[in-house]
Amino acid sequence: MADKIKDAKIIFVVGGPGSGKGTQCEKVVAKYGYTHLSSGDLLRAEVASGSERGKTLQAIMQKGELVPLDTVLDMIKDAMIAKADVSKGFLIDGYPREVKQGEEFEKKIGAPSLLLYIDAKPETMVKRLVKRGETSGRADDNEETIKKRLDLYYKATEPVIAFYSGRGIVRKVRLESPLTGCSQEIRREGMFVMKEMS
Ligand SMILES: Nc1nc2c(ncn2[C@@H]2O[C@H](COP(=O)(O)OP(=O)(O)OP(=O)(O)O)[C@@H](O)[C@H]2O)c(=O)[nH]1
Ligand SMILES: Nc1ccn([C@@H]2O[C@H](COP(=O)(O)OP(=O)(O)O)[C@@H](O)[C@H]2O)c(=O)n1
Ligand SMILES: [Mg+2]
Repeated sequence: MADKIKDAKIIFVVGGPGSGKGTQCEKVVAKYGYTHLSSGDLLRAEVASGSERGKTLQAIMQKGELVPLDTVLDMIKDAMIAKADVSKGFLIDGYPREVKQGEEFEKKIGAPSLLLYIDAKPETMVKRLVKRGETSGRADDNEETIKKRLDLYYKATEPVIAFYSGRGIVRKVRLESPLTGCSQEIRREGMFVMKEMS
């Protein structure tokens, strides 16, 4: 089974909470036919299933902490295997959250060919998440948990970017502009992504 994804093309999508990872991934999917797997969405699906495991996960996510590495990795791997036959490649959104998660992914699945780093100012992220919280129903879109998620992002996830920068596979996308006003930078990144994905 795992053989099916041995040579899969993998792109990690990393950025702070509310930076726009999900939004950008949808655009890439629409344009290039990649499969988008959001680790947060996979976890929320487990919570929604009402399983015992889901209850444990919910408690951790509500506090803005990281769930155990093996749990997320197994979910991503299963989702990749399920889509292997119809995917040109995978956008893994919200993973790795810490360098160790990246190392384990590479041991169990494979190495990424690109890391898209969605950069946004903390005040932009907070503003978007507070607004999203009005309608998202997400237990972690409240001011207290947003702050914890941001702190953890700077402490644990930013080092991931430095780690992969050393390999020359990081591409930074800056997203302070409105969704409609596609900036020069995004267009440049888009072209790179197109090259990488063709
Ligand atoms: N103005 C503006 N809003 C955006 C942009 N990208 C995303 N948003 C909004 O910001 C919020 C967060 O976007 P998501 O794509 O859900 O961000 P994310 O990084 O996946 O967030 P998490 O799921 O919390 O990790 C949503 O309400 C989006 O509608 C953008 O480029 N400009
Ligand atoms: N690789 C991951 C991804 C998400 N999570 C958990 O899921 C929550 C939501 O993740 P997400 O990617 O949907 O949202 P953001 O925290 O990026 O806004 C995180 O705050 C973590 O509690 C995790 O523990 N490990
Ligand atoms: Mg998301």
